[in-house]
Amino acid sequence: MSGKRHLQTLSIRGEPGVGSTNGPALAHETIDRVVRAFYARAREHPDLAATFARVEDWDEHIARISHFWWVSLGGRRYRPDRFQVGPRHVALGVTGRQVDAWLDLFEETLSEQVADDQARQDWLDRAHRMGRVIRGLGAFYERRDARTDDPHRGQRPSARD
Ligand code: HEM
Repeated sequence: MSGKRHLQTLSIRGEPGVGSTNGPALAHETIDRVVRAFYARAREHPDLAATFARVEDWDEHIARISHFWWVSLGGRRYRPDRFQVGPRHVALGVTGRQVDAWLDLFEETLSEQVADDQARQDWLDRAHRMGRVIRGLGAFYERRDARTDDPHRGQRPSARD
C-alpha cells in the first residue's frame, strides 16, 4: 500500500496530509520535540489538566501522537496505530473552550520550537482543522441530547474500540 493511501485512511476525512508527495517538511525529531513540549504544558493547564489526567502511560501517548503528526504531515506509518480522533474526543466530552485552550497552547509551542514559518503554519492549520472537527462533533451531540424525541440521545462513541 502506498504512503498516500495510508494517509487517507488515517487523516480526518477529506483532509489528505500536507506534503504527502514529498514527505514531512519537518524531521521526526522536531515533531517529537514539539509533542513532548506541548503535553508537558497541557498537563499543567487549568482547562486541560483534568482531561489529560486519564492518560496513564505518557511515553506511549507521546509515541502515539508523534506518529499521528508524522503521518498527518506526510510521513509513512511506522507503528500499527489506528486513530479515531473525532469519536475519541466526543467520548472524552471535550468542550469548545478546551479546544480553544489546546490550540492556543499548541500555537505557543510551535512558535517556540519550529523556526520554519511555512512548516509551522502548515502544522498549525492542520491542528485548527482538527479542532473544528472535534468542536463540531461535540456540538452535534449536545444538540442531539437537547432533543427529547431522539431515541439515540445520551449515546456516545466509546473511548476505546
Ligand atoms: C484541537 C485539536 C486536537 C487535536 C489535533 C488532538 C489530537 C489527538 C489525537 C491524534 C489523539 C489520539 C487519538 C486516538 O488515539 O485515536 C488524541 C487523544 C487525546 N486527546 Fe486530543 N486533540 C485535540 C484536542 C484535545 C483537547 C481540547 C483535549 C482536552 C483536554 C484533548 C484530550 C485528549 C486525550 C485525553 C486523549 C487521549 C485519549 C485516550 O487515549 O484515551 N484533545 N488527541
